[in-house]
Amino acid sequence: MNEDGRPGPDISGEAGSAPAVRFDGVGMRYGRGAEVLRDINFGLPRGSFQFLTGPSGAGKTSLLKLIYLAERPSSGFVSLFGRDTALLDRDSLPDLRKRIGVIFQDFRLLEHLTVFENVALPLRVAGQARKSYAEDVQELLHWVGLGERIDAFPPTLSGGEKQRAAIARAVVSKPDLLIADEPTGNVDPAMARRLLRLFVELNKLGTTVLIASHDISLVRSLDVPIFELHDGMLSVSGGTR
Ligand SMILES: Nc1ncnc2c1ncn2[C@@H]1O[C@H](COP(=O)(O)OP(=O)(O)OP(=O)(O)O)[C@@H](O)[C@H]1O
Repeated sequence: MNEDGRPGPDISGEAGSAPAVRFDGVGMRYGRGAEVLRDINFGLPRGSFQFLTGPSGAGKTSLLKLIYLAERPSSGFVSLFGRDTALLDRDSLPDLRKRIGVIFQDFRLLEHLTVFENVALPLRVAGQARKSYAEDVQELLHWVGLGERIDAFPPTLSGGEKQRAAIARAVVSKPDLLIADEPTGNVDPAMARRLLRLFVELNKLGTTVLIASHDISLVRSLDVPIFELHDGMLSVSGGTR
């Protein structure tokens, strides 16, 4: 810790060895409500893979929101890639966000874009030309079982199809960090295993992965750390990888 209580030593800029995510004494509340997260401390080493579990209302989505910068802690410090998020200026936020792939519980697909266009959006926004990614996007869509739905619009998709499109969009740019909120909640067990393989493959390429899930058989299917939330408090178990 520094004199002002901020975590040291990697807060000032990108540091190669700093964890992808670090929470130091993090508390969070919505408005003036009670704390939904209390004194959370953990680090996600770069290239690591872990699950986040816990009963409904325990605070999983809230914790993920702090990582993808949709919320701010009410106490403590959240660092991403060695940078204290409270000290980030507005100009550096978009670049940081681009490094994080997020699979939202409610998908957040753009309804006026086709499945292909939704999934390709992060690449388009990054300035890539369509011909450089069209084949990869189609291959990914086939992989997640959406090969027949490439030109469909989200309102015509089933819940599971929307979820798979959201997953494809989150992984397409091979982000440094992948945050997934119940990514297999709407698919059958065989597809859940297939999607988990996709996350494992991405992790092998260097992406740090954190998956929130209620699905105990999924969570226990890999020998990786399991972060468990209960009433806003975190404990960690398992994992030798
Ligand atoms: N926008 C919000 N405003 C006020 N309270 C909220 C808000 N979002 C969540 N909460 C509260 O924060 C607590 C944690 O909710 P959170 O969604 O993080 O839990 P969760 O573990 O993700 O639950 P689930 O598994 O049901 O998705 C709950 O008591 C919830 O009611």
